[in-house]
Amino acid sequence: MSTQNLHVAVVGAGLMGADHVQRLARRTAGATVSAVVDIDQERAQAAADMASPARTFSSVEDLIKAGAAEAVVLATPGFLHEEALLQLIDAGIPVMCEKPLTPGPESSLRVVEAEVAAGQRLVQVGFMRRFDAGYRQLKNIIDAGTYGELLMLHHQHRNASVPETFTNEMVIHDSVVHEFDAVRFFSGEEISNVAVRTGRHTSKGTELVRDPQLVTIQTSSGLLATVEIFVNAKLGYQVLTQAVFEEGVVKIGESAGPTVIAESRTGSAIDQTYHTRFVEAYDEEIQQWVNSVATGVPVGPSAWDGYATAAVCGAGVSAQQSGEITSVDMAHKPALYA
Ligand SMILES: NC(=O)c1ccc[n+]([C@@H]2O[C@H](COP(=O)([O-])OP(=O)(O)OC[C@H]3O[C@@H](n4cnc5c(N)ncnc54)[C@H](O)[C@@H]3O)[C@@H](O)[C@H]2O)c1
Ligand SMILES: O[C@H]1[C@H](O)[C@@H](O)[C@H](O)[C@@H](O)[C@H]1O
Repeated sequence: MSTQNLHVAVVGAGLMGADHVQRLARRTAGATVSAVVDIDQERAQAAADMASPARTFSSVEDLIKAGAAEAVVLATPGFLHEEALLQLIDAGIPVMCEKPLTPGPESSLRVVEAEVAAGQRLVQVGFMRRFDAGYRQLKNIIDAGTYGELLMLHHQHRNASVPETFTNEMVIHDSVVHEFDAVRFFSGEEISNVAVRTGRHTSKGTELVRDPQLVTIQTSSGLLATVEIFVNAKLGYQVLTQAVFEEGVVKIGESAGPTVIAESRTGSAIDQTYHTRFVEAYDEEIQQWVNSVATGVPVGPSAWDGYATAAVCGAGVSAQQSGEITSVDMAHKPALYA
């Protein structure tokens, strides 16, 4: 494998995939987009044109047969990830898989088992918040014990809107999956139980979602975290975290650019999408992944992290339906992820 110019194929050229094509082509050192795969060939071609002279394919199988990629960024919808991941692991090709690893614990465990059978870590999961500067600063403060022990985490996760096809289950495995990973990242612990409550809801939302929802999470040592998830919040895109310590409170995510005092107002802009809110985090995620493929030393969230969050999502969807505090069933962690 060339260490200077990794040939990367992007599979799925939709919103996120097209973004990754541009990122790899224009802002990532040591990588070239060698191919774009999409069942929609026009989309594949449009994305490939941004990275000319990338080839196009309509399936992962054809991509592998043509030997057209040394590594893959997988950005198809989550329910399609398992099949592609199993093919790529079988071919020994490293993958940066957009979250979720898969939408359910059973399918995610099959991916983990395939990687364990292959005997090497090939999959990184796209939990880009781990690469966000604010997340990293808070993690350092927690680990250093600067303000004493971490007692509680409060998250607010607001999307301007979601498509009409977005379901209540997707609120958990597409959106809150980020906070499940964040709580594991900040605490260094697995999540033991989860509960979901709904109350007064917006009349401005989409048909299939009861919005907003309040998710409570508890880790193995008892740390509690709350998540307000509001996917049709209209105001824009906000991801905020407040960490409560024995001797202080730390907030991250609140500033989006300069504070302007003018025209009888003071304030700052609100990001409208994750594309801008997390642009530096995505850039860092992809750059570190490319570097790690070259060195052979994985650095980002693993398939185990993808599985562990999927297990919490499974409990979260049950909790959404039952209204009960629901325990998380988790498989034994293989030594590959020690
Ligand atoms: N990390 C983040 O913040 C973030 C943000 C948005 C989306 N995502 C994730 O990225 C992934 C893609 O989301 P999106 O919003 O870009 O979706 P999208 O629907 O915009 O794009 C998906 C693309 O996959 C293509 N596709 C469908 N079936 C295919 C197949 N069998 N083979 C090849 N291509 C196929 C579609 O034609 C489409 O172009 C999802 O897993 C999603 O959860 C992550
Ligand atoms: O797929 C998106 C993406 O993961 C965003 O980061 C998250 O904020 C959205 O809620 C989700 O729908």
